[in-house]
Amino acid sequence: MGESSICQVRATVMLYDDVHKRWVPAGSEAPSISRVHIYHHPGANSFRVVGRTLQADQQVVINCPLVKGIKYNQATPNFHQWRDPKHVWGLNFGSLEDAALFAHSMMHALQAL
Ligand SMILES: CC(=O)N[C@@H](Cc1ccccc1Cl)C(=O)N1CCC[C@]12C=C[C@@H]1CC[C@@H](C(=O)N3CC[C@@H]4C=C[C@H]5CC[C@H](C(=O)O)N5C(=O)[C@H]43)N1C2=O
Repeated sequence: MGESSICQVRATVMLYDDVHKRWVPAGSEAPSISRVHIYHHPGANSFRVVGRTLQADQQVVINCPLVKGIKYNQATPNFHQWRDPKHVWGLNFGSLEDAALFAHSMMHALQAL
């Protein structure tokens, strides 16, 4: 039994550049919409956020394990963010519905950990 997707949304994945104090698109230079999943591994009861660009190259732009205690901040209705040990991640959702769906699944995952 591997991992299964508990949600998939469209979002531009951003990273905060602490040096220049600005958000930059994760992966390539140009901001691009990605398909972002939350995957659940039932055996390990682990979750991770994985995003790939929609273009042909399917570049992985985020692969972030979720750990207990992460604070998920819904900064605006369609820009949510969280910290991991090395990065501050931001998701600029393609729609408010996607934002709400992702937040719901994220909160479920964080409660299940
Ligand atoms: C204490 C802390 O880390 N606080 C974090 C937010 C947060 C709170 C709680 C849990 C996790 C997180 Cl990441 C925080 O405030 N951060 C993380 C790095 C950048 C930022 C620190 C300062 C700035 C002030 C404005 C805000 C921010 O960056 N925002 C607010 C929402 C807005 C939405 C979209 C992005 C995209 C482009 C635009 C911009 O940067 O011009 N922008 C922003 O300006 C975003 N900021 C932040 O989100």
